[in-house]
Parts: sequence; structure tokens; C-alpha cells
Amino acid sequence: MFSFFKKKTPAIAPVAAAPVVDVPPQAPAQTPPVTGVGPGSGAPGLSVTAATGSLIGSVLAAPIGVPSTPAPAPERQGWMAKLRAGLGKTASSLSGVFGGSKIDEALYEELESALLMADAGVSATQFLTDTLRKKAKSAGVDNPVALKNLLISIVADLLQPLQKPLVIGQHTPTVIMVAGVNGAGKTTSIGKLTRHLAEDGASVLLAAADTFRAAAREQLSVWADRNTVEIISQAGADPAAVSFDAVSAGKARRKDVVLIDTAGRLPTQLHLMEELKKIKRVIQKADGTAPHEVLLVIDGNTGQNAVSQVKQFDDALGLTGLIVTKLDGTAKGGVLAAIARERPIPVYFIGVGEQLNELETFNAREFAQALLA
Ligand SMILES: Nc1nc2c(ncn2[C@@H]2O[C@H](COP(=O)(O)OP(=O)(O)OP(=O)(O)O)[C@@H](O)[C@H]2O)c(=O)[nH]1
Repeated sequence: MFSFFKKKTPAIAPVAAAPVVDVPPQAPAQTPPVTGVGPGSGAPGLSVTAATGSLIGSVLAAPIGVPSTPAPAPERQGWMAKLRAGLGKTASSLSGVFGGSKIDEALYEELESALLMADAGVSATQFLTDTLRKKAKSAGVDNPVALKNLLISIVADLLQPLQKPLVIGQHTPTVIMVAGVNGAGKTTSIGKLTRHLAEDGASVLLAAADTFRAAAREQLSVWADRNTVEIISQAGADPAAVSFDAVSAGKARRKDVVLIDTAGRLPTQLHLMEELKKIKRVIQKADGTAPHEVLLVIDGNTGQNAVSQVKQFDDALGLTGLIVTKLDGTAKGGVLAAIARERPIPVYFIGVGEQLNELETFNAREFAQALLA
């Protein structure tokens, strides 16, 4: 089993180190926070990444070895199978480029088109093809299969800055605000996160700050019931007020995590973006250090549109992390390369389906492998 979150002890040791003594709903988290292994830490190939990455731009232009593609860590194999299946459409068009027997200009042109079609965006496409050409030349790569392996390594290096664990435990509670456009998968992702947190022994309080849509509150309540966690929900109330109440209650009840679900909105709906900013300000009033995480959930299937959402929500809110959903069955899996190039905000989790086990921590090398499988 790998860790879904990274747990950290608070920077300043609190007087009461033992967590949660008052009356949480079910078995409270008694496990003292430990430094977890972090997501994907068992993932293969990080040393390869470092080695090849360090040679980029080397004045010595030393020949580089063509990295092989290592097998995923045993505990990640099931997930890798799902990821590969989910990204199958993107992968078939990208890896199809390397099906021939020689490396020529036509191959590079085809690769450029395939990356653009996969919504990697102009900047990442140019960066990847230029880097591939340079590295292939200095490594003396002479066959398409080796060239594909080299590209996997370059994509993994590009995505590496996005790989970062969600840290829980530095604050009590860790306040996580979740935003996104309608239907991106916010509530579902919150439900899945809640489940993982609860299984990990953390006490969670949910805040249904989507006060307009009754179905959204009900959906969140179902997740709360399933996971026996508490929920703050008030029909028709001001979402900022619900968030304030939730953070205050989370502090009073010494919850480990407060997860705030906000209503879906388009970044072009300026009044609704102002409302989000207000929610963030009001959370800060309840706890001067919060929100500790501002997450944007994006639908990976929307490709370049998702990239512009990241930029707009980040400009408005100052995002700390992303959850990329619906990467199953998409032909636009290149979107993460565009994000890495254009607005590199950590991707804490990716989703490849509606099931609980279809949301996982993001690992750059695994993703690169699945993208070019
Ligand atoms: N295929 C697939 N479907 C997903 C994934 N994540 C969420 N969904 C589905 O996407 C739909 C919308 O999910 P919600 O969680 O309701 O989205 P939301 O962002 O909370 O929606 P609003 O509250 O309307 O803004 C649901 O049918 C989910 O089951 C995923 O990774 N893959």
C-alpha cells in the first residue's frame, strides 16, 4: 500500500500533541502524524530522470544513454493498468508515430501533429520535439523504439515539477478549498479524498459551500454518510458563511481536515469568481493561516480549455494544487504537458473513472509511460 497523502507534524510543536480527544463521530485518528512516503515514491525511474535532466544544456554535450522504461512498482501495477487503459486513445496516436523503421523528418512532423492533437499545446510541443531532436542526436539514437523511450524520459522530466504530495497535518485542521467549473468532478473527487483520508485515520469535516444546488449538497451528504464524517450544510445560505462555520467548527472540534466544496462556475462569470474570492477571504477570517490548499478540479477531457481554466482560477485565487479528472477515454492526455509548460501547478491527484480506486496520486514517470504506451 502506498500513501495517498504526506503527513507532517506541525512546524511549531503544539502543546497537545495527541490528536483528537473530543468526540469525533467514529474512531478518531490516534496515529501520531508521521512523515509519510509521499505519492509515487516507490515509482521507478526517478534516478534516470535526474541523470538525463542534468544533462540538458550541458556545454560538454556528452552523449546520453537512452533510458529504458522500467516496470512500475508492484503496488502501482493495478493503477498503471487503469492509467494505460484510460489514456489509451492519446497513447495510440502518439505511439503510432514510432511504428516505422526509421527516424526521419516525417516522423518528427508527425509527432508534432500528434502532440498538438493530444492538446499538449504549442509551447510544450515545440519544447518536446526540440529536446528530442537534440538528445537523440547526442545519444546517437537510430531507431524509433529507442526514440520513443527517450521521449518518455523527456516527458517525465517535463512533468516532474507537477509531482508533489498533498501534505496533511501541519495545521489543525488543514483547510482545503475546492473549486472548478460545473461538472468537472469536484464533489466526486472530494468524496474519494474523504474516503482515503478517513481510511488513513484522519478526521474530516465537509462543508457544502455549494448552497444553490440541492443535488450537490445531497451528493456530498451521501459521501459524508458513507464515510461517517460530519458535514456543515445549509440550504440557500451564503457560501462564505457556510465556509466560515465549517472552519470554525473544524478548529473547535480539532478535525484533521476541513474540505470545502464550492459551486461550479465558469471563470468568465466574474461575479461568481468574486464570490470565490470572498469565500477565501472569509475562510482567512476564521483561521488566519487558512486555506492551506486551494485546489482546482479540471476535466482532463477538455484539453486546452482546462489549461485556460487553470490560468484564470490561479489568477483569481492563487491555486496550490490541481486534481485532473476524466482522463479515461480521452484523446487529450497531453494537457498535463501544457500545464507543466504554461502554469506548473502541482497535480495532486488524477482521475480515470468514477470508482473510488480510479483517483490516484500523480506520478510523472508513470504518466509519461502511459501516455506513450
Ligand atoms: N469518467 C469519469 N467520470 C468522472 C470522473 N470524476 C468524476 N466523474 C463524473 O463526472 C460527473 C460530475 O461529477 P461531480 O463530482 O458531480 O462534478 P462537480 O464538479 O461537483 O459538479 P457541479 O457541482 O455541478 O459543479 C459525475 O457523473 C461523476 O461521476 C472521472 O475521473 N472519470
